[in-house]
Amino acid sequence: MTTSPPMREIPTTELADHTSRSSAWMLIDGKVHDITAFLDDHPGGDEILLDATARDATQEFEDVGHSGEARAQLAEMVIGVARPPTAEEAAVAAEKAAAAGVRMASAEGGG
Ligand code: HEM
Repeated sequence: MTTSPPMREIPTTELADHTSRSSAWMLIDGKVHDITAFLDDHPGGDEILLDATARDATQEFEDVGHSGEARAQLAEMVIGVARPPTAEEAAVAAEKAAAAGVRMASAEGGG
């Protein structure tokens, strides 16, 4: 019998920190995948992948009708299972988003 190490539980709020070429995570089927190294190899292009980070991309992945090979590739990129954030994690994420909003507003000369 084989044993695999328990998968890391990743709060969904962490997805927001991994939406760029330097670190891209994708949530599909309740699992979080590190797709950073795969961006350049995706037959459908990298933009479509980056656009689908930070949210549940299950439906988009299924809608394309990806092959078994695509699914096998996906399985190799799993880094953990998604879980809802704790109240504290949600509060920290909300604060960060608000701060980013303020920065954006001042960059636009508004506020
Ligand atoms: C990490 C997740 C993904 C993997 C491993 C993956 C893998 C692949 C592979 C291997 C193909 C070639 C056709 C096939 O074998 O099915 C493909 C095609 C494609 N994928 Fe993905 N894909 C992923 C996520 C996505 C997502 C989230 C979208 C859309 C939002 C997407 C859109 C497409 C499109 C539009 C094509 C067709 C490209 C063409 O034939 O012109 N893929 N993908």
